[in-house]
Amino acid sequence: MITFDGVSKRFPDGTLAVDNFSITIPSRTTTVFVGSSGSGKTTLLRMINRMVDPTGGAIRIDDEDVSTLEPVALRRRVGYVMQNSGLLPHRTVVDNVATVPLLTGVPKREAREAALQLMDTVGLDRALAERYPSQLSGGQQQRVGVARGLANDPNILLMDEPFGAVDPLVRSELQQELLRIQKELAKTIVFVTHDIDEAFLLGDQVVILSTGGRIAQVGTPEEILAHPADEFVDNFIGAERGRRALSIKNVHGKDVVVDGTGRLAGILRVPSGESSRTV
Ligand SMILES: Nc1ncnc2c1ncn2[C@@H]1O[C@H](COP(=O)(O)OP(=O)(O)OP(=O)(O)O)[C@@H](O)[C@H]1O
Repeated sequence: MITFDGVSKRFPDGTLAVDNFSITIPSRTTTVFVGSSGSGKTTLLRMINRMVDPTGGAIRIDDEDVSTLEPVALRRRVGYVMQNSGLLPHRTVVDNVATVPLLTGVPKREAREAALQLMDTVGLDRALAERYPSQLSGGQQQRVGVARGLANDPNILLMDEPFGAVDPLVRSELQQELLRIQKELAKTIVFVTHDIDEAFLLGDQVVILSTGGRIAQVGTPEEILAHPADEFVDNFIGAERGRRALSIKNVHGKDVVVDGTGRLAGILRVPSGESSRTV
């Protein structure tokens, strides 16, 4: 469990990036911070592993105040995946994945074998192990980034817009892959995005942020969609409303579900034993 307790961050130039932020992030689930540019998402994420230190309040990991932990040791314990994969260009894929275990003293052979297994986990062909990052596609690079984030088997995985720079098709593949991995590994994931669709797809808990890291609403995707807290949230999720609004259309005697643009979204199944359907 990660708790933010009245956390603030004022940068030396006076910018108040985060103002009195409090939240509990439950273990073994995915929490997504979503908000527009400059709402403080990255700052919040980086305060968890002390890449940034707060100027007020406290962050605790399982009741341990992170300010009492040594930053380098903490960062080796917490996986971090960033937008542009952050891979070392002069190291091969397998060496990139094995970087942190090697730094923490895992013998080379063992670290490389574990890295190859992690390549399997994230759906990367082992044949790519000896390539350099520049010889991979953007989607493959991001998979390497995820494998590297998982390399020390951390309980916590921080992900900062990890799929922001790839095309929509690959992005969708990576999202599905993350859902699969999370089902298997059940890490405490804190994921940052500005894309509300991505937030609703991946988040067990979604935190909608406005400027200064202010919480506009926190809840499950269902709670937020069903009961937007205010006009700000309504607008934030509303851009997609037309597409989200599903309706039933009868096609050749069969009920199908279409979205707000009229595109087929699925088939309506009436549970057996029910004579009428509720819409
Ligand atoms: N090192 C810094 N010094 C001064 N101000 C900063 C620094 N880092 C971030 N900020 C400011 O803090 C605010 C929050 O930035 P942050 O990067 O956390 O937002 P974000 O929601 O992640 O934005 P984006 O989606 O654009 O990455 C912004 O106004 C930003 O300009």
